[in-house]
Amino acid sequence: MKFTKMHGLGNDFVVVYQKDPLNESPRDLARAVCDRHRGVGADGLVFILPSERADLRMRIFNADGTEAEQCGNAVRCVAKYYYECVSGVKKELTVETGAGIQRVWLDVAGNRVDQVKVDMGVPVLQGEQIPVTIRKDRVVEEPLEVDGRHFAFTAISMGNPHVVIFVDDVVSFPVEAWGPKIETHPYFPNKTNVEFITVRSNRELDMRVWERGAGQTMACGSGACASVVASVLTGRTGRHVIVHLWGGDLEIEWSEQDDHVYMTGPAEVVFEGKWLGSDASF
Ligand SMILES: N[C@H](CCC[C@H](N)C(=O)O)C(=O)O
Repeated sequence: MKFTKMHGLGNDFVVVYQKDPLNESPRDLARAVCDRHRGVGADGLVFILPSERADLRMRIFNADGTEAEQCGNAVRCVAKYYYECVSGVKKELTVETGAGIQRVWLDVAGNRVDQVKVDMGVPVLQGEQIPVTIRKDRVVEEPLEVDGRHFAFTAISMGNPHVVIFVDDVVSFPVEAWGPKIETHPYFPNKTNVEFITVRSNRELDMRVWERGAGQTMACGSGACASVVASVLTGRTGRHVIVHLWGGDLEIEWSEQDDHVYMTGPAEVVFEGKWLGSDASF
């Protein structure tokens, strides 16, 4: 199985392009490929597949083998791959994901894609199960008790689940200690991604993330989107924010006009390879 190793701000993926739909679950393959000691090493295994509804289809499997509805950093990577290695023509693409069809705009210099802008869709405020298009001036954060410690959180779905928690200092916050406890808390039946945020200004957030099915990653695109939505809903920032992640910066805008969240950031190719593992029946 040929693959291309890519990343978005250090959130890294093994990307596989194939012309046929998947005919079996790549759960075990994802675990093997993503293993950082016995495999290639990655946060996820991503397939670029044919689509009847968009230019291409993306399926993303976390390092633990679970499939996620969407992945912002991976969408930027697959769009870059598709332009540079498949199509080479269209600088605006549509990508079918488990969270719906996402529009993507490519910033191309020469024949290389630099920055990628993605329409990440309309956020949904969880807990109350209402679309945030029903105007809410301000949202009260919900309480969550975890091993005797109390957190205040805002739950936002970007197609995949996110819990956003504001803390005084993300640099020193013990993400590895509390991330997995919140990810698997019974309050979240499908588990959840967990974003820890410190507000730097009305236009800047600092973010660390514990991802569902992957652990602490260097960046989470859908998590950055959810964090900006939570920051707006709790009156902490405006709608156009630079999110400073461990691996770099993402530009996020939650549009007043259409309620969609737009994310702009880089995507990189690192190397190409061939997976020789026994379960490489793809
Ligand atoms: N772990 C996530 C999928 C990857 C999302 C993240 N890497 C991004 O860039 O959006 C989940 O299970 O929902």
